Parts: sequence; C-alpha cells; structure tokens
Amino acid sequence: MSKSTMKHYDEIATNYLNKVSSRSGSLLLLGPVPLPLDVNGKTVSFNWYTWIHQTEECKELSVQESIKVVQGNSMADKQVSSVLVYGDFENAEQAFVRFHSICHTGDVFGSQKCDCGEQFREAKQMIVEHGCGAIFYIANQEGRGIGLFHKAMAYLLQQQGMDTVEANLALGFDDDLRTYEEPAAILKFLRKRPIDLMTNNPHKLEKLQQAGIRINKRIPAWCSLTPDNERYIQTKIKRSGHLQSETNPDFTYSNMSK
Ligand SMILES: Nc1nc2c(ncn2[C@@H]2O[C@H](COP(=O)(O)OP(=O)(O)OP(=O)(O)O)[C@@H](O)[C@H]2O)c(=O)[nH]1
Repeated sequence: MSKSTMKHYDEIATNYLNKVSSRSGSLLLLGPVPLPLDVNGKTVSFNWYTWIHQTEECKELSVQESIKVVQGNSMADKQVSSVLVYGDFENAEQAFVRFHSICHTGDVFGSQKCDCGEQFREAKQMIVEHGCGAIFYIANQEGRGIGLFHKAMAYLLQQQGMDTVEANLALGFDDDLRTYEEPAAILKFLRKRPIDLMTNNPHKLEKLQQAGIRINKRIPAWCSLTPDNERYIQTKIKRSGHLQSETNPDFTYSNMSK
C-alpha cells in the first residue's frame, strides 16, 4: 500500500470505524456513508452504515488494524447487513425503526408474492415524513432465515398447495429462524433512547425486547393487498400471529376490492 493510500485508510478507520460488542461477538461498524435515496420520487439524504464480524484472528487487534486484515478480500460472497439512518437519530425524542429482513425477490425483483418491497419503500417514506428513523436491512434473514435457494423451493411447494409455514416445515426448518442480536447491538450503539418499532409481527417485537431494545410503541406496517400476496398475508395473520390491520380488520383482498 502506498503511503498516501495508507493515510486515507487510516483516516477512514479513525473517523468511520467503530467496534460494537454483540452477543455473537464483536462487530466492526463502518459509517456514516452519505447516501442519496429515492423516496417516492424525491432524493433524500440518508446515512448508511454496514458491519462485519471481527474475526478470531483480529480479536486482539485495534479496529484500525482489524480493517487492514480484510483489505484486498472482496467479501462479495458474504452478504452483509446495513442500516439506513435518517435525521438526528441519536437524540430525537421519537425515532421510527424498521428491522427489514432481506427479500431478494420482493425488494430487488419487485415480486408481488409478498409485501416486502412495498413495506421497505413505505418505511423509507414514513421515516422521512416523521423526520427521524432507521431501516435495518438484515442480510442473513432471507426467507425468514432459510436462505434464497430454500425460499425458491418453498415457493414451488406453495405452488403445490402448501402455505408458507407448511413449506418451511416440509423443508426441515422452523417457520421463523430469525434472531436480532446483531442489529440490536448496532441500534444500541447508534441510539440509547427508546424507539417506535415498525412491524406487524409481535414475535419480532418480543425478540427485540429480549435483545435489550426499549420500544415506545409499535407502528403498524401493512401494505396493499393484491390477489398475488393475499395468501401470504393471510397466512402471516392466521398462522404466524401477525397482528391484524387496525384500519382494515377485515383485511382480505376480496373485502377490500368491494
Ligand atoms: N420462507 C419464506 N419466506 C418468505 C416468503 N415470502 C417472503 N419471505 C421472507 O419473509 C421475510 C419477511 O418476513 P415477514 O414474515 O413477511 O414479515 P416480518 O418481518 O416477520 O414482519 P413485519 O415486520 O410485519 O414485516 C423476508 O426475509 C422474506 O424473504 C415465503 O413464501 N417463504
């Protein structure tokens, strides 16, 4: 590494890198990286943070030294998590926070089989309208933790009549394998005050509380029902315990389209 590159590297490590302890080990948090995001047609400036695990070999090293160990290692085959932060996240009295499980099909492809893509867009917009908040984009939670390949298998099983829960069980998994220790540790580093949690899933709320997150209130995160996502959403309510939409208690596509 040339001297000037080394200087830039050191500067970044000093100003943008922090070590965060989590129940699953130490995390190296990098950010804030300013990121202009599209929010409903407008460009809005968010701060992006991302993190990696501090490996065993780096345990005794400082954060500055640890980051040099990964230099030249692309890590492209390891999907890493992010958090997108908006407003004065550390100090604002109320901050809206969403813990969004990665959904390649919904968020990237725009699949209508689930509500993930719309929930993500909606969360960005609600946070901007509110003035402060964060969206965690959790990389190891694809398919509620079964991974993309198995999710494709699950979709094929669903095509043969199973619902989402039955398909996960048929593949040898629990319905929901997600844990929140890592993002919870990052949240506690970025903000000490309680949050308003954007979710319909009471189990997610409980798991986050168990991970030490203080929650002021829950903000519902329902999206549009369509013929393509109705079964998925009804299964979430009937089998996975997601809370019914307060504004539309008869939340079915056929009821809504009347
Ligand atoms: N196994 C499985 N996972 C799915 C399916 N459709 C979407 N997902 C995944 O489900 C995750 C989102 O979980 P959901 O149950 O929709 O919602 P939640 O995060 O528990 O709750 P909310 O905070 O209310 O959105 C994402 O990781 C998606 O990839 C499916 O058919 N099968």
